[in-house]
Amino acid sequence: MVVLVAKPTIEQHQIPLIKSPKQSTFLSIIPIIDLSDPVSASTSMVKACSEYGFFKVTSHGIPMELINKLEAEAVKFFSLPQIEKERLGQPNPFGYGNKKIGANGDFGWLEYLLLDITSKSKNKSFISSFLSEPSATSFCAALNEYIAAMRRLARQVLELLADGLGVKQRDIFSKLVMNEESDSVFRVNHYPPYPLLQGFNCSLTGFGEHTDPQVISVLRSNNTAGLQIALRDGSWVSVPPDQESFFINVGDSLQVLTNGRFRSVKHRVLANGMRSRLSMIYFGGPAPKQRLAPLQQLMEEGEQSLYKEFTWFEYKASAYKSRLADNRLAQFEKQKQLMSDGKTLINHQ
Ligand SMILES: C=C1C[C@]23C[C@@]1(O)CC[C@H]2[C@@]12CC[C@H](O)[C@@](C)(C(=O)O1)[C@H]2[C@@H]3C(=O)O
Ligand SMILES: O=C(O)CCC(=O)C(=O)O
Ligand SMILES: [Fe+2]
Repeated sequence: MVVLVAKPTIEQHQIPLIKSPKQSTFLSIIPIIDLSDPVSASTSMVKACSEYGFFKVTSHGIPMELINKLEAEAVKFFSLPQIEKERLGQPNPFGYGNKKIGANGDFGWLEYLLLDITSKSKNKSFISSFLSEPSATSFCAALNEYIAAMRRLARQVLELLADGLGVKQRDIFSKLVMNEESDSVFRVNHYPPYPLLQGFNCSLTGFGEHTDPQVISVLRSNNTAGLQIALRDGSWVSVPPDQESFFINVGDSLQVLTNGRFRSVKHRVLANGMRSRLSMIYFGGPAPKQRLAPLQQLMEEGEQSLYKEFTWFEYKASAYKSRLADNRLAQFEKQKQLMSDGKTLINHQ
């Protein structure tokens, strides 16, 4: 007897399926940095940023209550009827998005809120467009408190990184994201369950592979697995979820500032189908006019910059024209030139 099993039809959403990770990919090689011991933290962080561009921080001092408050507000928002959320329009890039990531043809099994956090009043008016009082005020309060905590954590991590690199000026990195004009973004991702996938040994792409363009990203998720990082050899490693800790990603800008010493980590999220995943990410970016170039203090004698000079404004403009998986830094690398067919790389060295 032939049993026909209907294949889940996700082609309609244009979301790629990926083979589910084996349990062995969960073997944890993810560096864990305990912030209660700053001396050892600074050294291990530098090592983690060089090897992986990724690590987990514990003993961060951020109360669970604050985290849970924002998570509860986000859950409430995502539980609104779809029609109400769709009424908010398409993200441009900020706003509410459903499956469509960016403007260049990327899709994932998620819905999200993407917020420009340079202005509190802009956020308040956006939030008030979908929540009435007192819910809007309560959402904004939780959001502002959480973002303030993320800024402090990003600052602490960036200062420890400067210490670890032996740079006297502790705020060399942190001042870029603490600057009043710093172009930082906040994102809440909700990956709904997709139970039809059960028994197929495959996962839906939640958020396709990419690097983050900014300086640093601080990520927190609920206890559902899904996040993976790529190692230097291209293999994927699953990050065991930990709702009490934060995960730090090195972004493209920090890779440039360190002349490639720190690695902007390629990562992705698989939606495992059974449990919903909620993540909240703070992306600390520089001011638009900030020049991005390797910091002199970090250059060894005779060391050449690997990158052409550009500002964050220029980088961001080009990044937002790219597809998620593109290597956005390639066109800013020195001695490499894209041929007109866009495929071949010539190295003049
Ligand atoms: C496909 C895209 C989405 C993205 C802008 C881009 O054109 C390429 C970078 C993407 C990314 C990845 C990290 C962050 O989630 C994000 C907000 C960012 O700054 O760069 C997203 C952008 C987005 O979702 O609009
Ligand atoms: O949702 C996550 O855990 C990560 C998502 C991500 O990488 C991003 O939003 O840039
Ligand atoms: Fe990311």
